[in-house]
Amino acid sequence: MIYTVTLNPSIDYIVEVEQLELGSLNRMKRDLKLPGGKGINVSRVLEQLNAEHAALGFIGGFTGDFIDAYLNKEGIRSDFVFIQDDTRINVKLKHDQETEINGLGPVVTEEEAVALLQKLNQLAEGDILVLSGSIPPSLGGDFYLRLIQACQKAGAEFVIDTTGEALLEALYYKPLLVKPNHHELAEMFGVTIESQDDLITYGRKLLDEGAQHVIISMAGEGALMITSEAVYHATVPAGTVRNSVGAGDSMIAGFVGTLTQTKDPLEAFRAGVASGSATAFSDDLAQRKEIDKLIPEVQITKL
Ligand SMILES: Nc1ncnc2c1ncn2[C@@H]1O[C@H](COP(=O)(O)OP(=O)(O)OP(=O)(O)O)[C@@H](O)[C@H]1O
Ligand SMILES: O=P(O)(O)OC[C@@]1(O)O[C@H](CO)[C@@H](O)[C@@H]1O
Repeated sequence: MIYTVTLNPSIDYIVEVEQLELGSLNRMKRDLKLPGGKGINVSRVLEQLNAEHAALGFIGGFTGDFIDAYLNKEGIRSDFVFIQDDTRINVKLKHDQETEINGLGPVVTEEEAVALLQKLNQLAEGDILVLSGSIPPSLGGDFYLRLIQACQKAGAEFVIDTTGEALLEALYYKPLLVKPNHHELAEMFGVTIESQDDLITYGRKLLDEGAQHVIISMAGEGALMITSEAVYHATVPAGTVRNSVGAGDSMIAGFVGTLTQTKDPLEAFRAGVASGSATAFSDDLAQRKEIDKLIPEVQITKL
């Protein structure tokens, strides 16, 4: 069973404008409201892959109700802690580029935080906890560590998709997967990455510090997977990019969902790349049909 945790969900308010003029009235060409937050995106793609999963996290207010209803409608099992404050709204502005304005997130009280930790009592050996996205400031930066410790007590594995110190600290607990993109990897080590060799060098450091699988995604430029056995490069399928929001989350869903079903990291990597690309080529997140179509187009080479 896979459990996703979204500490800071959002309604993603996707706004398309013909042109953006700062300081003027701009009218929308199209808009769309979707449930968002990285773990929730992972759950929505896991549902497409028929993986057994449930979505955990904090939701609250009218925005939280929207997310809850949307996920219910998609048949996604969820077990959120309902909080007093409102879930945030993140604005995704599409003009000639994509501009994102993400909220800080609601206040989560200690009582609400403890309620989430208690929900981890349902974890069992063999389960996977996917920890994704930002932490609302009121929770404190070490909240992921509290969740990881609860996860380890239950004998479950975890995947973590966050940045900076929180990710580096989590390595000690041997995550099943970490998936920085190439920019995040450079930022994490405070370096400039100039070549594939540099990516492999810094990716290996994440492995040496505890990660079981490291995937470095590079948007349309391909992806690398580093394991204790080998380094693999994957090409990404060609297509028209419509939306890159959630591509990284879809990649995690494809990897974890397939790994639990096949136990084969290479097949999981291939499905991860196809799922990321299927989202990049869609207005919303990847659908099963598109993922299946793209899987054979991903070429993997052992380096
Ligand atoms: N332009 C693209 N063309 C094809 N596939 C893409 C493109 N952009 C993203 N993808 C797919 O999605 C995967 C993850 O993308 P990316 O490297 O942008 O992750 P990310 O930065 O974590 O994404 P996010 O935008 O969700 O934060 C890529 O490995 C690839 O499979
Ligand atoms: O502010 P965070 O938690 O870092 O990221 C949140 C977010 O940008 O990530 C998802 C895409 O990956 C979106 O659904 C959501 O709006």
